[in-house]
Amino acid sequence: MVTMNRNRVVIVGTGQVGATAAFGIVTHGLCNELVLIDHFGAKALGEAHDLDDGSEFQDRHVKVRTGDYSDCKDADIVVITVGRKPPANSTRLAELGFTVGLVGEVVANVMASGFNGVIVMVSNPVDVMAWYAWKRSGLPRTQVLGTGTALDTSRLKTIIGEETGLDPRNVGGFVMGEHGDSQFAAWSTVSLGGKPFARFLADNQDRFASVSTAEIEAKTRMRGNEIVAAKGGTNFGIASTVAGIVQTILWDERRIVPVSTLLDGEYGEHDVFLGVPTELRANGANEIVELELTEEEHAKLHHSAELVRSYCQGLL
Ligand SMILES: NC(=O)C1=CN([C@@H]2O[C@H](COP(=O)(O)OP(=O)(O)OC[C@H]3O[C@@H](n4cnc5c(N)ncnc54)[C@H](O)[C@@H]3O)[C@@H](O)[C@H]2O)C=CC1
Ligand SMILES: CC(=O)C(=O)O
Repeated sequence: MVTMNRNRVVIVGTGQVGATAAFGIVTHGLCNELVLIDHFGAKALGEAHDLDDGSEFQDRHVKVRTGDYSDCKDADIVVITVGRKPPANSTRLAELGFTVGLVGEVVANVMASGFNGVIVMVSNPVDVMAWYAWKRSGLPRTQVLGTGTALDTSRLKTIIGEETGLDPRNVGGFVMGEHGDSQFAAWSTVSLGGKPFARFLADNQDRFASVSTAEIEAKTRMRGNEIVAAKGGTNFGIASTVAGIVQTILWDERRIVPVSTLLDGEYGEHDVFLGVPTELRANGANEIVELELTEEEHAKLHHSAELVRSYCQGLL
């Protein structure tokens, strides 16, 4: 049964992303116990000790320890971040060959424990991997989700903040589709201070004449690649995203987040996981919000769906 114990979160893969996500969970005091698993046991142990060593200065003590797959049995959430640091000048989809075997092995081990909580997939290509984990686990669709375009949506808001000088939290709306090159900013959904973004720019020409939606969208799409080129991977943005998703599920906050979830007729798509606004509850991904997209946006979502589906073919 899916629980609301806020008791245990397991992270599988304690590399750059997993360890930073663990830090986010610890600093926000999201659960009672955080268990770290990595096939390099010494790395997981080092991260666990290092994270726990700040206990004196945390608002709430989250006990961090290493474990094994038997710890997944009673876990509320398992976060999967196995893989490798993203190579420069590549795509997330190109990671499939490297990641799929690792994720298959991890999901099999997690399910063998008797796990019945929520899987949060982070490993790339995240939409394909979330679909694969859903198929391989046999869990209901609610209980398997990927981080989807939640990070891209946060990046879009951050970049709008940079371009306008306003707090990014004033921005509403979504990046949708694949967490990859076919993602798109659904501009018809984007607002600033409650005003449609295009209207906001038009009404404030004197201040924002140089702001271009095409440039903002391109920067959003390229942001991950730029960070990878600069520092060999991304970790803080995704870690905040993972902590936010874990929080809203564990605390049954019912926030609407563009996670990667199964489309089963929504937006006219079937049998594909994509980033779409989704209500998160204690049992995971619930209602998908079907937005009134423009025809062009619909076509972009369909393109993402076809692309992701094509990479899922033949995996099972
Ligand atoms: N969804 C998103 O928005 C994002 C996804 N990512 C993805 O996260 C993944 C991890 O990236 P990094 O942490 O930078 O890589 P990393 O190389 O630093 O860490 C990967 C970790 O996975 C572990 N691992 C590999 N196979 C394993 C297995 N079978 N069982 C247990 N542990 C295993 C490795 O020992 C290593 O500690 C990549 O696929 C990357 O593309 C990264 C950033 C954002
Ligand atoms: C690596 C990756 O997927 C990202 O930072 O968006």
